[in-house]
Amino acid sequence: MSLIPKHFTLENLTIATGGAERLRLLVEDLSLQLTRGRVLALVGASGSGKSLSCSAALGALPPGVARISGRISVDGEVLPAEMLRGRMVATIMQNPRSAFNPVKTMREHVVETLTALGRSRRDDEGKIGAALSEVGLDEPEAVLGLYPFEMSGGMLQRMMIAIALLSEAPFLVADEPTTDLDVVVQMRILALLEGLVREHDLGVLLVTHDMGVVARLADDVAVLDHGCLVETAPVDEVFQRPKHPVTRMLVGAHLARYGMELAE
Ligand SMILES: Nc1ncnc2c1ncn2[C@@H]1O[C@H](COP(=O)(O)OP(=O)(O)OP(=O)(O)O)[C@@H](O)[C@H]1O
Repeated sequence: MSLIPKHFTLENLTIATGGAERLRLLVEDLSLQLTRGRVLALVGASGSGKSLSCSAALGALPPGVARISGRISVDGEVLPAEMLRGRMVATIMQNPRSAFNPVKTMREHVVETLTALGRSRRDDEGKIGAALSEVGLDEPEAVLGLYPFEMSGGMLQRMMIAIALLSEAPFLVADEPTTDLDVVVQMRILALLEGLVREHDLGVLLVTHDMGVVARLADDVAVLDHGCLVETAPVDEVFQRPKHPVTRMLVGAHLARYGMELAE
């Protein structure tokens, strides 16, 4: 693998549940590539397999679900699951409140993450303050002493992003990162993510239901339907010439909100 990884690739990934007797394919033959500095939005109806694809990219599928084929590689080198989460791919999730342990301070969460990555807090002390400032959490020392219940949803999402930055992973999986936030905070978090992608040259897999978020952040779009990839295209093309019925439905519903129609 090159010193500065460029591409993170899922190839022919099939995820199933139910064991040999009652096998049910949940994601079928999915291939996606993340590129540093670009945002790939993964969209599709509820239950189409977006979150499972993210979990697979993080090497952490839920119990009862297994990857039955496919490979995950960085610049062509296949990586074991334990090399993915945190080291190669950081994550921010939908509900920031449920992502934090209610009886631990922010500092304890940071230390836990750094320890899991085999890093020493002493070496990283300066980086911790810098990461918090970078995500707009001023007075890092005070914030690090807070418990989750003392923070707003927006602050917790910023904290989750700061922890993702601290991991120094080149790729980021963001599963509905703004869904649980109010509209003003959503806009601020989107602006923050946009800046961080540029600043840190992150390759991002962004799961969202919101085509407004796609229009704002994504460079490319992948559309899932019942676990299958049905369309991949640059974002402009998806909005101007959506091909698959699911893509047309998603774009059409978005345009209808703004009183516009899909071109035939
Ligand atoms: N742990 C699990 N065991 C069995 N089936 C599961 C499990 N997790 C998810 N599934 C099934 O896999 C399919 C894809 O689920 P997934 O959560 O990836 O969809 P999604 O596109 O992220 O949906 P949403 O937009 O609602 O979050 C669904 O049919 C779901 O019921």
